[in-house]
Amino acid sequence: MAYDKELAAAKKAASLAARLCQKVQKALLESDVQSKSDKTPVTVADYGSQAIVSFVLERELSSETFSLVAEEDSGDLRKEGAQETLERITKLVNDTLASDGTYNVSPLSSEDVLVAIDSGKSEGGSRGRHWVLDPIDGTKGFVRGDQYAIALALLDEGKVALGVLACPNLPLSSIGSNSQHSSPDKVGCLFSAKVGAGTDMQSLGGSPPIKVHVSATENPEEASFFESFEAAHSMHDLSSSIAKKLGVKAPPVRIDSQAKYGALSRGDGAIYLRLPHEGYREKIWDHAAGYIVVTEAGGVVTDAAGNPLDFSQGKYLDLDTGIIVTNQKLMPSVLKAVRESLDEKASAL
Ligand SMILES: Nc1ncnc2c1ncn2[C@@H]1O[C@H](COP(=O)(O)O)[C@@H](OP(=O)(O)O)[C@H]1O
Ligand SMILES: [Mg+2]
Ligand SMILES: [Mg+2]
Ligand SMILES: [Mg+2]
Repeated sequence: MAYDKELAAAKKAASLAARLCQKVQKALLESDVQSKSDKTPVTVADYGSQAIVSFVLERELSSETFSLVAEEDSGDLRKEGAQETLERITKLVNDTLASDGTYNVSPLSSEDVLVAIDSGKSEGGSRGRHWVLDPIDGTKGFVRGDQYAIALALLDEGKVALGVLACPNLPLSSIGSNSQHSSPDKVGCLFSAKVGAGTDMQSLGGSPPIKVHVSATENPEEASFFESFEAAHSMHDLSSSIAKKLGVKAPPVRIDSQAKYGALSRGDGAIYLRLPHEGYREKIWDHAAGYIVVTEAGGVVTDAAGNPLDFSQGKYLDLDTGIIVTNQKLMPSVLKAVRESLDEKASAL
């Protein structure tokens, strides 16, 4: 079947990267958090995860030409004073590869790790195949000890062909506003989707995959509503006015990362709104994997004008205002509420 080999490689890459990230999150030290020039935090785990995914994909798919569009680059790690951090990353990468045991190679050098990170410098586009990676989506959640995801997708001729979301802290059971947690749940989910083949979920520990589907609810009153934990990433006042128009009863479930797409794909909630502040440009690695995980589970993802997302334009998504994720039944009313709220906000200015 088309993309079988690629999907297997992607699942392996994301699972191994998740193993590295879990180890770092457990032992998270203050010094592990660096600041990128754009002031977003980046940890040794972001770099280590990117190196692992790049290494595994190149190994597993050595016969294919390899293009990777990824969030991080080695610029800061090549600067003076970064030697110790780079050594920590190199050790993490080597320990993780050794724990897997399938790669019979001598340990990677620091230079090998830098090269692996930098193979993510592709610009993507509408021609050929490009892997798209967010090595840790939700770095702020990761640093807080909350949700994050390793998000990996493959674009083929500008369309998302497959995607994998590893969510190490996501419970295997529902996190919707209606769900009850009496005891600490089993955590660690791996979502995977291939075009035309549906969406699977399994535990990161390796349980057999099950097919998942978005919620079938037609009634927004009973829908759980997801949004970013970080208020700076989405206008919470706007989403609460939209939720009010729709009659959504439960308070929003605020979590970090594309774990929101994963949770929605299995019906934990039925609406995810992302309405960034003006001027913010969305990147493809923040949505490509989540997009196919939700659409293959029967959901719909559009921009705030109702247009489909276009992943073929390079690193950025060119879109109107924001992103709406929901099921087919609810989309018309959600879109209407979004348009009305946006219009009201504009006329109040
Ligand atoms: N001002 C802003 N508005 C919208 N998104 C932002 C933002 N600043 C950062 N982000 C993006 O939001 C992502 C996290 O999404 P969420 O809010 O759903 O957890 C970040 O991914 P990284 O953590 O990979 O950098 C980052 O790309
Ligand atoms: Mg980032
Ligand atoms: Mg991200
Ligand atoms: Mg990231």
